[in-house]
Amino acid sequence: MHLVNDGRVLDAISDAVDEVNKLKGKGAKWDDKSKFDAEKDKNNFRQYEEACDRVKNFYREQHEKQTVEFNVRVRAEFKKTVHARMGIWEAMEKLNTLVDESDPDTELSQIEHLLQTAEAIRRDGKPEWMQVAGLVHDLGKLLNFFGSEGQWDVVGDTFVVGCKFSDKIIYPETFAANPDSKDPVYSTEYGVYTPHCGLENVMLSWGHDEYLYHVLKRQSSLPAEALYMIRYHSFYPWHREGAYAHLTNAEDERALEAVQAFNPYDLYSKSDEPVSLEKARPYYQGLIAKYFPDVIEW
Ligand SMILES: O[C@H]1[C@H](O)[C@@H](O)[C@H](O)[C@@H](O)[C@H]1O
Ligand SMILES: [Fe+2]
Ligand SMILES: [Fe+2]
Repeated sequence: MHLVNDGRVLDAISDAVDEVNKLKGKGAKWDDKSKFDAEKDKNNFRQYEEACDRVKNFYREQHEKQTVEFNVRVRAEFKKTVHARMGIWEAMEKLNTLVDESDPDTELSQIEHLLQTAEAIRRDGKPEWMQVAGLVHDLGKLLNFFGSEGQWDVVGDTFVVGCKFSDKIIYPETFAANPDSKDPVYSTEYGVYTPHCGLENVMLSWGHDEYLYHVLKRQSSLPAEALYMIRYHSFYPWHREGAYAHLTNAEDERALEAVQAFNPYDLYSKSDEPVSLEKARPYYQGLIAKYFPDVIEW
């Protein structure tokens, strides 16, 4: 018998386990505390002081170039152009070659990172829409193939532009080279914003989060929580460091809860075993069909 080597058999077993857990009421709610989180040594991640030059150079360039002027220009361009038409799985495969220069914690390709994230969420018994959020959350890195100027306008942590750069952002000293840090308006605490105007009315630095959020808001049936997870997952100065409390409002509390529930899977799954693409494929294609049209306009 060679049944265990057959991907379909393994899938059938894992589906059956999912089913049994559901019947036993073991499915975890999305905001239940993550079991996964507790098992990881967090000191092994996001150690930017010890990071290699690749990461430091990346942030030096990003922090210099993410200006208000750039952000206004790039958003206008992306509003008016369709860059490609393809389904979710094809988009994942396209990301296969991209290695993220900003990331001190993984050298794996992006498709592997997406699968590790989704599998960690699935193992914790979280709902399907959250597994899907994990599966797609970094697909915005396709920007890399859609005329980005480098990786500085695609990956990395995000922050607010149009007001003072927060000192809670990693490598805060590198903003000295950004012209906005000398602008009489953009360099003030509130800049162009009003107190507690809400993140909805704030411009975050342009990159994969913001881009994918706009694409999927129109072209998916994902719930609001999943869209928050996608839009703000790189906004570490806010969701981890507590910056920007003077700009957020009550609605953002809901978003914060969602993003914080998602973050451990995104970050700490980077030390998990790589997932086999072919083994995972049938299960995730089933989920993709539930939440997305066959073809998405990118
Ligand atoms: O280097 C990483 C990577 O680019 C992630 O995709 C992003 O979400 C993180 O915020 C960043 O630290
Ligand atoms: Fe990301
Ligand atoms: Fe990620």
